[in-house]
Amino acid sequence: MPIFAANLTLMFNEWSFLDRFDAAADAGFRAVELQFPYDHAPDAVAARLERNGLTLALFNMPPGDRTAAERGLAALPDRFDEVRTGVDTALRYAEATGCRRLHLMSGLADAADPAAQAAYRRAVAYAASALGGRGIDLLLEPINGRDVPGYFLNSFTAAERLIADLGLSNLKLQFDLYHRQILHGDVAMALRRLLPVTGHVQIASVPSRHEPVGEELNYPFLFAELDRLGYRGFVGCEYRPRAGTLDGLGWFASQRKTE
Ligand SMILES: O=C(O)[C@@H](O)C(=O)CO
Ligand SMILES: [Mg+2]
Repeated sequence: MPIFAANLTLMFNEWSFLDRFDAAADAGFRAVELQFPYDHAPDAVAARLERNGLTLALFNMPPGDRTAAERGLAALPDRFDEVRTGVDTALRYAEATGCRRLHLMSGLADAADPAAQAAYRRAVAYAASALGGRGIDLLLEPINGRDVPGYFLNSFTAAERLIADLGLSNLKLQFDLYHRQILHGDVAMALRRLLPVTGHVQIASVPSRHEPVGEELNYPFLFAELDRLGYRGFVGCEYRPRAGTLDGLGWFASQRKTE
């Protein structure tokens, strides 16, 4: 059975952010993931992880101006200095929490624009190099254009091609099955082909982005496929609970029975 990581940005919103760590541990999770920890000090996040015996599987590097709804800077040619400071900030949190996977978001740019492509390649190479020396993986996540219109990295093929082209051992794919299904479909075959370059997996139902139950994807089959493929990483539960978080954990309880 995969190691499920509760996404504390989307789940457990009935609790304050720091209390979500306790609530997730009480619900049986051994790992968590975050989108952005930056509203809290690194030591405060680390203390909740330690208190609850939780592993922090992943979080995103600073995405730019969140009040302006920026979704990353890597593909923005005039924002490289902020990419650099973002890497430094993220590394402080990674060192405090022991997190070994960081996601660099591309931002909104034309995927066909050569200047954006060059900026993205430069930022990815820089960030991967900065993380590599500390044993941390850099993850690239293709995101669908329905959720984030205009997002630069909107193709698994583009991500796969850059990862192969740069050939950096700590540069890996963040395989979000929700985005995969919306962007390309063919989820199981893509898992079989891309798992060797995958550093993290995320799940949600499609199209609702609720619990991984019903709708377009057969998650019991896909969890068994991850086991068959020998995937030993984390599976981030990046979904919005349909009702209460705890009420929606029946799928998690049934998976734990297979442990
Ligand atoms: O799928 C998503 O939206 C997240 O994994 C993310 O990092 C961008 O918010
Ligand atoms: Mg995701």
